[in-house]
Amino acid sequence: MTAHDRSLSDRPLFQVQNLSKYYGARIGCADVSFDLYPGEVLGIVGESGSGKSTLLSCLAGHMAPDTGRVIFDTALGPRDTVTMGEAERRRMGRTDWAFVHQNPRDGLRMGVSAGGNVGERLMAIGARHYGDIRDKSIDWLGRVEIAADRIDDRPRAFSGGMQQRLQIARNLVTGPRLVFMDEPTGGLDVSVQARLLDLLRGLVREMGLSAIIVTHDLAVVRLLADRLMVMKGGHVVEQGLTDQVLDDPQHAYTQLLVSSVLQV
Ligand SMILES: Nc1ncnc2c1ncn2[C@@H]1O[C@H](COP(=O)(O)OP(=O)(O)OP(=O)(O)O)[C@@H](O)[C@H]1O
Repeated sequence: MTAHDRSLSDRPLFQVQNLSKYYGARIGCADVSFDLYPGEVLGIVGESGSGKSTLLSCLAGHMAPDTGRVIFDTALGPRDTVTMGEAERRRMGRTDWAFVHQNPRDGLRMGVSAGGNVGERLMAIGARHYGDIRDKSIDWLGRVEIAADRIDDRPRAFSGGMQQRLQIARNLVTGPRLVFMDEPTGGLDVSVQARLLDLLRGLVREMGLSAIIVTHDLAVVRLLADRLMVMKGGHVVEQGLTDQVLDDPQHAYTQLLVSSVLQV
């Protein structure tokens, strides 16, 4: 679904209002506002130091913003995740939300088997039947193109691309409603990136996932994001539908970003 075919009855899954985070006098990100609707993918792009990681950390509840509201449409209705209790936020992090790190080592348990990495997420939300957990883990390994006979291998025996695919399986197996991704294809070879992007695009569409993806790679947002937010110096300088922003950038910085990529 895109912003175009959203029905009027839909309400935002995620609302961010006037969010700011400072490190002393230095701006991390300032006055960021946007709505994300069910099934929408938002890309956040900008040069190094523009505030993308700070913003993502505040959105995902890893860091407390100084000001602003981050409202998620929970099963009990919209709740401000900034002011909710730590226990409730953690529970949401295991159920409704998922976070895919740039470095798979930050999102996987390296000493636990591939099957264990996926299965323990199911156990964390109450699954108890060993056969079901194993079957579902094998199914998810297959969906991220990891052969079933690798189920007992530890992630350190996997290539970087396989580790990243395993991290994606671990995060999606519980059927989250919102996935945060921090440079999901960063640090991988170009050919591996392309394959991972294809896989991600398939999963996002098939599951109707809502996602917020931080990247400095415009190819990633072109392929995955319905909407795009461009950051510079901690501020959002432009946002809109991805194709519109990339094909007809209005802000001088976005024009530079797009033209510098085209020249490569
Ligand atoms: N822990 C910190 N302490 C002080 N300043 C910080 C800290 N983390 C980030 N900053 C500053 O906040 C601003 C935004 O940084 P941030 O890491 O969010 O940008 P980014 O767009 O994610 O960059 P990159 O693409 O390099 O990860 C920068 O000026 C940075 O120096």
